[in-house]
Amino acid sequence: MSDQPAHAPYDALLLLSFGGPEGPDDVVPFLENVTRGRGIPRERLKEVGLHYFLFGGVSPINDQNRELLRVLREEFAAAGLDLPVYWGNRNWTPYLTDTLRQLVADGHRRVITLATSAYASYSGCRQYRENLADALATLEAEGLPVPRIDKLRHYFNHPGFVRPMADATLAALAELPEEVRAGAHLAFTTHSIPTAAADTSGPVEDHGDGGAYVAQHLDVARTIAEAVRAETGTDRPWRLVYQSRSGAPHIPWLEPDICDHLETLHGEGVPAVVMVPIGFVSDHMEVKYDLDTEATAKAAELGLPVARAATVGADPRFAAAVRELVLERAAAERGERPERCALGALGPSHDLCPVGCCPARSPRPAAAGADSPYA
Ligand SMILES: CC1=C(CCC(=O)O)c2cc3nc(cc4[nH]c(cc5[nH]c(cc1n2)c(C)c5CCC(=O)O)c(CCC(=O)O)c4C)C(CCC(=O)O)=C3C
Ligand SMILES: [Fe+2]
Repeated sequence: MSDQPAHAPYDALLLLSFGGPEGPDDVVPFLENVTRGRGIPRERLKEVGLHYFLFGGVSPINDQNRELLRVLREEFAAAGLDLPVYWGNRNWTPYLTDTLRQLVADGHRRVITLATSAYASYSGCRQYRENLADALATLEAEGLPVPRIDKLRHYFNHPGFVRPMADATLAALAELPEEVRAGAHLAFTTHSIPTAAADTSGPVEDHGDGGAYVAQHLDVARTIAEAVRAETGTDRPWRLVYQSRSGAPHIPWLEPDICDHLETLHGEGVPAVVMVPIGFVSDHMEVKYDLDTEATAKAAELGLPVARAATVGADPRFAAAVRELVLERAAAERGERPERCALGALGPSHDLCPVGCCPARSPRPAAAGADSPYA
């Protein structure tokens, strides 16, 4: 036995998330944090504010993260790993910068990050890295130690992420009335983003035609559809569709929208649909409002039976996957060649986002990538 722990060189895990309001008074300041400098129409902001108010001003994302923290700590403890887990958000308390101040005060200097976003894209990856760089710049300006921060590879195709979603799809199918179940289609949904952002997502060689963002989602959708076929013996038609579009109407975003898709399927005589939110790690407001409220109301209006598959959330298989990913990356950082699990056709994603990966409209420093000023 070596005297180094299996997670060396890392001394802390950072759960990095989006953040969300915890009550009605938080909603407007939260939305201001999210949209600062993003050019989102006022009308859209009012509309999204209403989604939060409908749920008492409370985003589901915070409780989901508290639960994930709990299972991650249990998972590490059960594996005999003494790796402290911290939680910081980009847009609401506990803020990332405050968390990093605490983390360095506790003596940690080498951090591995789990972002609650599984796929490549500016919004789902580089923006998290930009916020890490901003937080590190603040610590540096305050004369505090600046920890070295890495980010886990994209885990969209890790079995610990995909298998719970495949099981959730089967469970949602079972919720449909029996007489429509056999003919049900699968609608895999993810966050729409501007087509220009999709086309430049991932490493430069993946750019064009939806980029890594669309390719990664299609790969997951195909893997789940295949798992469902293997389990049920029925080959179901499926499609990747989008939700939660924002931005100005004249800017093209990924389509079709889930609501339009439900209408199309209904028009074609499809008897039922299972909505599978593969783009969301847990029950975010996009799931609770855009799918469970809006799309479900649309389906009811059409008379189309729908069911929504559960998100991965704090599934123990996901917690185990995070442990594996941390140990995998730790081994790679020590110069070893660890085994890297991945389902589907794309293979394991890169450890380090290369230069030019998911570029911003106006370039800003980003940590935890090949272009990090804090390597
Ligand atoms: C790809 C993607 C993910 C998935 C990856 C990931 O999880 O990170 C994601 C997650 C989330 N997005 C969230 C909330 C919001 N996103 C907004 C705006 C935007 N999102 C975008 C993309 C994404 N967003 C984009 C291209 C915009 C337009 C503005 C811009 O270019 O920046 C706005 C402003 C209002 C609006 O325009 O809708 C809000 C309030 C929450 C919290 C939800 C909760 O409270 O449970 C979560 C998890
Ligand atoms: Fe968003």
